[in-house]
Amino acid sequence: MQSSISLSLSSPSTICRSDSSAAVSNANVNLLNPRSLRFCGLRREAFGLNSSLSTHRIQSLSNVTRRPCSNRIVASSAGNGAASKGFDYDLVIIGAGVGGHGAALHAVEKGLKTAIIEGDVVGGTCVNRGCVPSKALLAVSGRMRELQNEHHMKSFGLQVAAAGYDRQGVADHANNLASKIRNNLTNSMKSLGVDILTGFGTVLGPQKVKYGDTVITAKDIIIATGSVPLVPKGIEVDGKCKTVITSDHALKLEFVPQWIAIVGSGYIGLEFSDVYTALGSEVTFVEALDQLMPGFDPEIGKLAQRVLINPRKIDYHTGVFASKITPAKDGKPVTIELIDAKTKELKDTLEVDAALIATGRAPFTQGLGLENINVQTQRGFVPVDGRMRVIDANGELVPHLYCIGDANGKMMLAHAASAQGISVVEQVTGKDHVLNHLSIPAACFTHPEISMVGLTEPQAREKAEKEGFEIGIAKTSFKANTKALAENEGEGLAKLIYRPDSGEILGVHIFGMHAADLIHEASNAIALGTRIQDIKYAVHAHPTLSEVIDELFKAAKVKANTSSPVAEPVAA
Ligand SMILES: Cc1cc2nc3c(=O)[nH]c(=O)nc-3n(C[C@H](O)[C@H](O)[C@H](O)COP(=O)(O)OP(=O)(O)OC[C@H]3O[C@@H](n4cnc5c(N)ncnc54)[C@H](O)[C@@H]3O)c2cc1C
Ligand SMILES: NC(=O)c1ccc[n+]([C@@H]2O[C@H](COP(=O)([O-])OP(=O)(O)OC[C@H]3O[C@@H](n4cnc5c(N)ncnc54)[C@H](O)[C@@H]3O)[C@@H](O)[C@H]2O)c1
Repeated sequence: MQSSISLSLSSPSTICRSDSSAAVSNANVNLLNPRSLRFCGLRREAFGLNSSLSTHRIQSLSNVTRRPCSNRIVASSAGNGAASKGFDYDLVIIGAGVGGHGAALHAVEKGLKTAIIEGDVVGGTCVNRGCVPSKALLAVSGRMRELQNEHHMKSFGLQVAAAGYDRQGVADHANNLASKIRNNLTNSMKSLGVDILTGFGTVLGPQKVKYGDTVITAKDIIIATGSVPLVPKGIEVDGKCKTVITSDHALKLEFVPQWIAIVGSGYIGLEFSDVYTALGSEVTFVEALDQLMPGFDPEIGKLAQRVLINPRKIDYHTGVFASKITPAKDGKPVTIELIDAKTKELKDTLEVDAALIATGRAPFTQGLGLENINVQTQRGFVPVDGRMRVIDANGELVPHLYCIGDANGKMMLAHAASAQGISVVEQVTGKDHVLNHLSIPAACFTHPEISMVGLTEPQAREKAEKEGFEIGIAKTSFKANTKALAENEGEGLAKLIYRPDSGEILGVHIFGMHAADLIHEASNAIALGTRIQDIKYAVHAHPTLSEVIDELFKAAKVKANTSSPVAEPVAA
């Protein structure tokens, strides 16, 4: 039996995908979705894609369909038990991204007969066009940055000759990692007996799904169809010509522009600015809000700007929208019209070599058949309650239907998608479970990293005012940490926002070396309801970066009675 491992990067489906993205240059969000062309059966009409495809391209896409692609169970060798009476499966998941994968694995562990439907390649955005390849590029940029920093090297007594890089070698590293992780994901599902069904999934009615021409029934259904890059109106993407691109194109690192404008200074913009500047590009940020990195805690954002933006070859325009972007053509550069975010007056026109559009993500929910169950999306997102149960147009819960991950828009992070999937499986197997989204950490993998969990200071102040409590703030610097100083990485700050009356942790924000790894002590504490007066007695190894967090908890001034958290040692 052929497995979906065969859908490797060199498979025709991938060729189809990159071709298609070039074919939709005048598109809005719906039309921009290159996936619609990648799905077996070429259901592009379902997404309004038609005339922009050249005959040649349609022919080459048609070739792709020679690969049998629907009504086919790709990986069912192990089998995962019998389904509930009257159903083909206990659980069917539409979309094999990280959300679907997390749900599938947990479902099998719970003894559910499970199938997952995937219309493209296993792994979805995170593995193929997101977290995984971007972190591979960032691993390279981190090393380049270090090797290029003569002062840093000298401070260790090291001498290094001029650092350089081979663009294709860097691109291959990202590609190979995505391939490897995709195979791991596929194998993990196969070995547990999850049926991987290849085709485009549509909800036909309650407990009924279609993929390709096959209809299957399931006791419960999870929608996990993810998201695609959101390209605002007026911006023309020419991915193939490589001058106006999204992260989908940028991750392939087919070129390194001398000067690139990055529209949007959120996660994607910031991470790519780290990559591009390390590889020699100059970057201009265009940000609609009044400050860069508007999503972060303002104090952390300020420090991040001092370290990640100001000393690098980066300039920026804030408070402006990129209202029109025209790709480079006939020797003319990419032009970007900037309008004032408030007055909408034209403020400036930039001319650059390339532009990366990093203005957010749009849910991918077209063609799902939601109208068959009276569900209306909200800006494309599937409405759900706190338990990821889908809500219909009348505000009623749709029985046995859930939506997780980017498609519901609650928190567009890989681990959040997976955690939501696990939470749903807990519910369908009889255990009520509500995921606390305020305990889910997030990280931006720049050098150094930024991480956070819970509320920012302004959010905490707003909540405190509404609910009538005080907040406390504690901070520790990486400058006093032995391990950070040994690494010559003293630039960093950890900040704790808490309730002095109860010792509750409201938020933790870290900027500094390995911040992404350090955040978990705080996120686990929030998830488990651990109070500062308890966690501050936990012992940390010396010398480690974790001591920054230890100091942070110790610096908090909790009024609540200090409990004695450590159990009496048990005699050996
Ligand atoms: C550049 C970039 C970097 C990122 N880095 C990080 C990071 O470091 N950490 C992090 O936590 N998050 C990161 N993210 C976000 C993360 O990738 C997403 O939050 C995550 O992939 C969402 O998972 P999902 O399962 O909801 O959807 P997806 O991963 O998008 O998967 C959805 C799957 O469903 C399939 N599908 C869609 N419709 C159908 C249908 N009708 N029938 C069958 N199959 C269908 C798709 O082909 C796809 O495989 C990054 C995103 C980007 C773009
Ligand atoms: N490390 C990570 O966890 C990671 C990395 C990358 C992406 N992601 C996820 O992917 C999602 C998308 O990331 P993103 O960076 O594209 O979105 P984002 O929402 O983080 O940032 C988008 C930025 O673009 C700005 N903007 C929007 N339209 C604009 C316009 N026309 N002109 C100028 N500025 C404009 C917004 O003000 C905002 O600051 C995020 O939700 C994030 O969770 C996560």
